Amino acid sequence: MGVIVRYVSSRGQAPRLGFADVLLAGLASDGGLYVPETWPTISAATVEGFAGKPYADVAFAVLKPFVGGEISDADLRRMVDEAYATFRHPAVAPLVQTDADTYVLELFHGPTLAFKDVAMQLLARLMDHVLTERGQRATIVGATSGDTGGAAIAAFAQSARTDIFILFPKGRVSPVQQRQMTGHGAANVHALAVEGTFDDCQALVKSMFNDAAFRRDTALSGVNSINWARIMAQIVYYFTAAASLGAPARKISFTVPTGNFGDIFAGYAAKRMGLPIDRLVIATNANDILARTLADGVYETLGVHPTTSPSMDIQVSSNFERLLFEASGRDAALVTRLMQSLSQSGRFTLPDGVLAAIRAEFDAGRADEAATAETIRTVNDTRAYLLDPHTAVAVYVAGATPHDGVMVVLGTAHPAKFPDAVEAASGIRPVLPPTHADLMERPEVFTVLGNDAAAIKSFIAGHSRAATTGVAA
Ligand SMILES: Cc1ncc(COP(=O)(O)O)c(C=O)c1O
Ligand SMILES: N[C@@H](CCOP(=O)(O)O)C(=O)O
Repeated sequence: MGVIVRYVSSRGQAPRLGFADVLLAGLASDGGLYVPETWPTISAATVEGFAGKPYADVAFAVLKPFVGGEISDADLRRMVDEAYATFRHPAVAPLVQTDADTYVLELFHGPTLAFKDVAMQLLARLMDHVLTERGQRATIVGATSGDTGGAAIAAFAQSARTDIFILFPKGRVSPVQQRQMTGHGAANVHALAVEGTFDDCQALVKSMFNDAAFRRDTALSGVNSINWARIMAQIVYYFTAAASLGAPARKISFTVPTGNFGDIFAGYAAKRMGLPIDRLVIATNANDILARTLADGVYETLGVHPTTSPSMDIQVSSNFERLLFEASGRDAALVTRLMQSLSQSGRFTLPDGVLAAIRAEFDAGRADEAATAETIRTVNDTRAYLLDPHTAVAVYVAGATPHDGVMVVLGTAHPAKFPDAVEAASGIRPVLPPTHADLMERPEVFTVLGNDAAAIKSFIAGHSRAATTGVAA
């Protein structure tokens, strides 16, 4: 099965682990995030050969070096094939041209109409495979600002080995997003509406991982992009998009609607693997902590503003830690200091060298609510193409960022997930695909809990079968 790939934590104090352990661990035991010890590379000739290949073929080729030594080629191939057979579009992630040099990479043809399905459909299969081989169960937790939760529930509701608990900010997700989480009805699914923001939900999840006894007793595992396997699966579409637009011969940049920095970090990873990406452009909504950080080098949380792109209403952007690790030359001590400063004072200042290394690869921009709505309206008027508000943020920022060559904007959600905002901007109410026809009529099941770590842990411990029956099944 090849050489075993090892992963290291961005804080340098957790054990090096192989792929299967990293998959189940989620967060590293020192609070850091795992990245591969060395970046595997893919040659220019191989990238060229990806053009025109089925998505699953490229996925298998890109993912194999990350799971090497632990999952057989036949098993990986089967899981990849099954995961991408759940997508409604034969190309899985098709490109649509919206301007002379701009394309939208549509990542929303999966079961829950957002890019999260691309990784989550594979992640659930990988986890079930590893848990079955080990004869174990796991308790899955996740924090969501709207899309991760629905995608995780759809992917894990078929799982015989897991119970899944999704924390979402009460009243701050769209009605379609909420129904995708609360209308499922599977016995192993628990949707928890938390009185707080997404950042509160994410902090609660991290505190569960940092409680060693709780983590052990519940066999805790995570599905947010703190889990390396999420990022890994998202690397693939940078390769498919670039190859089909003429890479490596043609200059290609990507603009990514950004919240937790997972999706754009996957682009950075693709570049580290040899994909010749020119610029990576971070697009934020009014919650613009990353745009501010690139401008002045100060990462400072200022409180969350609700917007029409709610999935990006995030201040503490988890995966930025992975970038800090890379941009600092893997200085785990520095990353640990910066993260301590963030949790103590809500801010840190980037050393000059780290800021310069980030600016060498990334640009950043912000779209406010008016610019987002105007972009939805204009693109619909000129191209008869309806953008969802998250993608619209990125289309606006892409247009405002000078670049050479082709710009690919990641289209992260179907417009019908956010019908009110899209209708207000364009006058057109987008309709859900037939697969979702009865979504808004399904009975809702969810539990409301306060922003209280002890109460949430107690709920999870009381409802998880890994916790009540022991981890071995
Ligand atoms: C529709 C949509 N777009 C963009 C984002 C931001 O992606 P990331 O958190 O990976 O930066 C999210 C949430 O993650 C999302 O759900
Ligand atoms: N926007 C996300 C927030 C969680 O991001 P993740 O990629 O770390 O899971 C969401 O929709 O839930």
